[in-house]
Amino acid sequence: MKIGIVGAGRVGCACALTAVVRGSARTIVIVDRTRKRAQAVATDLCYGAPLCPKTTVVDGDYEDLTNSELVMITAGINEKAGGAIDRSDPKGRLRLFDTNAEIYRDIVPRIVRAAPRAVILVVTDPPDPLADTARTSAGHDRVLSTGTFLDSLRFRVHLAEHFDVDANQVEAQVIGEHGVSQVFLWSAARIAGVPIGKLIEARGESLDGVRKKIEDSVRYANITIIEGNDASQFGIGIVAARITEMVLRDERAVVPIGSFNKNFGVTLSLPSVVGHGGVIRSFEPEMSGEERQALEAGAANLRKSENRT
Ligand SMILES: NC(=O)c1ccc[n+]([C@@H]2O[C@H](COP(=O)([O-])OP(=O)(O)OC[C@H]3O[C@@H](n4cnc5c(N)ncnc54)[C@H](O)[C@@H]3O)[C@@H](O)[C@H]2O)c1
Repeated sequence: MKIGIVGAGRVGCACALTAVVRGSARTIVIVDRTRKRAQAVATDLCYGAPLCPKTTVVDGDYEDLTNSELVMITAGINEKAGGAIDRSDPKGRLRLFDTNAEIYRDIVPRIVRAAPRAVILVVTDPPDPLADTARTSAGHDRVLSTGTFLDSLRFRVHLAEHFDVDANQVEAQVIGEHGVSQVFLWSAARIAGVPIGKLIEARGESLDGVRKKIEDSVRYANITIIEGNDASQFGIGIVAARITEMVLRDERAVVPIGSFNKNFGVTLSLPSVVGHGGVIRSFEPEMSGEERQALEAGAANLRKSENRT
């Protein structure tokens, strides 16, 4: 089981470290436009690898990605470098699209030449429109965006903190764009089968107040992290390694993740079955009228951003 990671910056390093510690793949090839950086990261990881599940980590060029089952792409500018750290900016991460799409149009064909059967996992921001760029450049549909999987975990963690329970016991999802238009499915959020709205009411709190506080924390979690530590990296590293496992092991796990959706005409996140080849099918969960409208508005916004270039 071989995977590639293109981009050995902060996110690429976090993805590689998590994949090594978890034993997500047998071989990991790290590629970066600066070979010296890829080499340093692979070397550093190699020294700790004997304490982890058996993994070989090497640096390489695109041709070394041959026979990879999945290649994740973390190359490109991040929110801080691209000026996408203003909470009041309605474009959010979409500001990075033009610059990173150009990088994708260069690197995706090189990945596909070396590893034509690999699933491509788009991590670079904004991952949803970039997944569409990757699909076009790759000429195939085995392309995933990490999408709102991370946002859904953030949502669950904040709800868990609010109610002082384990996040694994919170059933809650964010769908749509990994960006400012993301949609929180409050109507379906539950703990032990009890709707979150009822739990909030029982505590004598206002749904609107809790909702605003939690949505702001999740929607701008990246900016809060960047303000303290320059780049959001560790959460997405764990998410990307976990998605890799779902694909390599044909797990059929059901998670909110981005893939091209014909009905919406763009890549966005819906709860989806993930296994060999990427997304096997997606579900449209029940949602309130307001949530559906927000999902459609977010999809329209994504279509507009993509059609501009
Ligand atoms: N999907 C998510 O949820 C999520 C979460 C956090 C960050 N991100 C995104 O991940 C991306 C990487 O962030 P980072 O903090 O690691 O940035 P970084 O600046 O630390 O690293 C970027 C890396 O990409 C490499 N690179 C740039 N152009 C390249 C090219 N043409 N070919 C090969 N390598 C190239 C650079 O050399 C560098 O090593 C950003 O777009 C960031 O916004 C996504």
